[in-house]
Amino acid sequence: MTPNLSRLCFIFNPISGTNRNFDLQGLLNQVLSKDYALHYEIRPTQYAGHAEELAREAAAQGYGIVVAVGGDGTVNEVGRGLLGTGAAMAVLPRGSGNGLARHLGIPLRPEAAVALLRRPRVLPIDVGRLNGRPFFCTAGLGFDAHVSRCFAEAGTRGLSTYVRVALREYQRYRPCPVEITLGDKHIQTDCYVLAFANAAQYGNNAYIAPLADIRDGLLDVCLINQLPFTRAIRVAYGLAAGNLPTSGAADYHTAQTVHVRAEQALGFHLDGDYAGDATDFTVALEPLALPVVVGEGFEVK
Ligand SMILES: Nc1ncnc2c1ncn2[C@@H]1O[C@H](COP(=O)(O)OP(=O)(O)OP(=O)(O)O)[C@@H](O)[C@H]1O
Repeated sequence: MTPNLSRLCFIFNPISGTNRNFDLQGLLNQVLSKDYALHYEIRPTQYAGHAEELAREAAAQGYGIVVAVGGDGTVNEVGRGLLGTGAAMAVLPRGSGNGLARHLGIPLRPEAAVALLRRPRVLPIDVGRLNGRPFFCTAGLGFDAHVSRCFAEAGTRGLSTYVRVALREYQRYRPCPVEITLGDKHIQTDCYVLAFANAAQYGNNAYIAPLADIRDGLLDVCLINQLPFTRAIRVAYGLAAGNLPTSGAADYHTAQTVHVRAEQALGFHLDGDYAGDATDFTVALEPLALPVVVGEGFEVK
């Protein structure tokens, strides 16, 4: 079925973000109802993983744009469901980090994000896979995955919980020896954090790979082997300032495919959500595999 860009399906994760009184129907009526050519529908998720099923179903029903209403976890599920269908993903950002939305230049103000959908600009982006499992923004091994796991168990969400959990776990976490293969390069090192960036940031404008181009067919790989306190300060500053690559606190590589073998099982995350533990990892990119709606200011490099 040809994707019809005037048929919009909003997949709404009611637990994302902190505003429980969000009136999505009211917002859509206000911003879209005068565009008589548009047909839109809201489908709320009922459980974790449901957004993937709903997105796939919407694409099969001829919705040309499927909108992830939530944070990067919801974006990951909707994106997964749309792979190979031809339908485009849009984002109405409602998470605490909104890494992909920020990278794509989607406004964080809900009215402005919805208004983009009246005349959508659609471009394909690369899709990452870690051991076959898709990610759209970032994936990673080590401390950031460990923190994602503790965050998921913390009972509350939001940036303050994230910072509290990260500071607590920093006291305890120890790096793991790994062997990394990037093309014909072999690196034996410790891994405190090994991040695979398709987009430039984790979310919240924390730039793990500020030079990442989401359409270049390459992963930006960031390695932090050890994180003593003074380096942690430089990393935190580099993430916020967007100059981590020139700070000397992390090493950077680009690659289409990366293999990692860890001495012991390491946690990994996909788009910020803890996704399991493993000792062997293959991370690869599928170039331009998912059409997405981008913001007006998004620059094609
Ligand atoms: N109805 C639901 N009930 C429980 N969990 C859900 C439901 N719908 C989706 N989820 C899960 O909620 C998780 C969090 O969603 P999401 O990441 O979009 O929001 P967030 O955590 O507020 O945002 P951010 O990742 O930016 O902090 C997702 O991993 C998803 O699987």
